[in-house]
Amino acid sequence: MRLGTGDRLRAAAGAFASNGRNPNLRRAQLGFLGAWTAEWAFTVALGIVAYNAGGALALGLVGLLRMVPSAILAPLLSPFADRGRRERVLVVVSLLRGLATAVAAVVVALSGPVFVVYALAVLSTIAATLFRPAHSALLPTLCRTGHELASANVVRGFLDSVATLVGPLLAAVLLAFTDVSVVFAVAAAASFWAALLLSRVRYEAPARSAAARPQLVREAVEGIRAVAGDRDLALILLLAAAQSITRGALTVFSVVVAIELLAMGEAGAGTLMAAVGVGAVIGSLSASLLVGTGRLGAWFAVGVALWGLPIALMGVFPQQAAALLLLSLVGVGNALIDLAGFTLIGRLAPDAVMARVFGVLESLVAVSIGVGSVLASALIAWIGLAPALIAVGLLCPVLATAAWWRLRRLDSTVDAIDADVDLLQRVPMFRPLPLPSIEQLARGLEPVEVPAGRKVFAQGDIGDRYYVIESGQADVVGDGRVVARLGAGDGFGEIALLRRTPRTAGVVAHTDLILRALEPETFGAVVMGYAPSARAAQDGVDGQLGRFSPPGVPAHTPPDSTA
Ligand SMILES: Nc1ncnc2c1ncn2[C@@H]1O[C@@H]2COP(=O)(O)O[C@H]2[C@H]1O
Repeated sequence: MRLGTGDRLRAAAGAFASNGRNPNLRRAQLGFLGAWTAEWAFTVALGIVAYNAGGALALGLVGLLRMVPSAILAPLLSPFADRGRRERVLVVVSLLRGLATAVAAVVVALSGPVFVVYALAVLSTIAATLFRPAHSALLPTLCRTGHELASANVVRGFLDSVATLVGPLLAAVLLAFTDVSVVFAVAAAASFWAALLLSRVRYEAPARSAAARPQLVREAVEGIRAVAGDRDLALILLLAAAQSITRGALTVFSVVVAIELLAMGEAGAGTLMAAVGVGAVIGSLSASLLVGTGRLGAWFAVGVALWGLPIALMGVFPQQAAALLLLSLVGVGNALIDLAGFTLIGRLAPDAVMARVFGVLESLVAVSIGVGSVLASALIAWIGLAPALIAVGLLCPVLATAAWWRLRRLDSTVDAIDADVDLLQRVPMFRPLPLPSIEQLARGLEPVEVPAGRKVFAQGDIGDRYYVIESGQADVVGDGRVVARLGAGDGFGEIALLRRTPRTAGVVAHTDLILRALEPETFGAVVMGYAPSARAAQDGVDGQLGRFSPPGVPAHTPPDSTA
């Protein structure tokens, strides 16, 4: 379906409105804004402390000190966020960061030892490492449809860009009037605010197993296996790594290009990176126009290509205006990746390992950024600046082109799952399910065709599947009479599975039927594993048995049958 511009704008506004209306998404998103504004303000303040204590060298070392724990600990700690409730991990993380930052404020205010501030920074970074993976894995649980998840990622991408601009700006304003300790104090307050908001996220979580004894390494390996075992997920992470290598390289390029190629002076490096920031804000607003199009794989490829192509072109056209324009395109690419990448991973990774998969991504990104900056320095020394820009800049577009067809195929898979999710959502007991659970059902659907007049099953048969009607009509026949006629979007066959009785009625095709069938294990685990859908299922069964129940089947659900 093609959308007109007016429809697109309405859909884009709808993305923000729907996040605002859903109280859980609103809290989760504002929590992200608080945490990320705190992170940026903290980074600026820490940079100043380090620079004052030991110059550029200390600045670099502190950067490294913060990057290394992220790379190592993200996959190792993310299993925590796959157990139990993910928002609790976010609350603990935000409290820890708030506390570490508040103590740093006091230490700086009292002119305490600088290494204590560094230690607090490392502690805070270790906690922060868990924030994005846990948040990325929380969002799908708060959504009901793929469209809602895409909207949530658009909004989060936008808030991410806003925090990247507002955090440092806030720090700059505070520094102009007060001192570093106040910046730390404000960053601490933003972290505590995030903790407060996230502690108020309330929803019924799908059942997740919590191992009696934590086995972090083994659980972390399961996250890596989930990526390695799914070629689409692996491809997306590989492209994200390429983008991060380019991002790392850009931190070096921005300085050298500003000073040597464009003669903009040291401040020029800031101006160039600000162009990326402006592009990212504009890009994330425009990305909201894409929410309804369902071509996330294609947009992901475009986003990845846009991360590199403008950098290569900067090597060909070394002019200031061109560079600013080109770098703003990099920001647009970044917004596309935020929308498409996070949504696709959220839809491909199984819920049970979702935070760990995002943890693997976090670590890959951290390592790749490091590799990228070293690579850029080495290439500049080896082949010169312009050729280095072209070489690094071509990495992303070349990989994105190579991946194009596979990503397009992924789009048709996601489209098919969307259609199945739509069908399943017409059945009342599936309606409350969060996106990852209903997708699990959608993936288990098998097509079954029954010609008009033929039985799907007979009364008294053993129940072996649950069915949803995709098209056609069916009669429910109990003790020889038609007790109900079902049509597209209706489901049947749940009573035998949920009550463990023989089929309470027969079902006959009134017209040619196209059905989608579910195995009892998948059906039972998903529907009964989530309290609101289990309740809806029991209510539905009670209602049907109230209208017709064969002898020997109690008309009401025994109170302990959901246990
Ligand atoms: N009164 C009714 N109205 C609609 N559907 C029914 C009614 N009674 C039974 N069914 C459906 O017919 C199915 C027959 O197999 P089950 O008993 O497994 O599950 C039953 C319900 O899904």
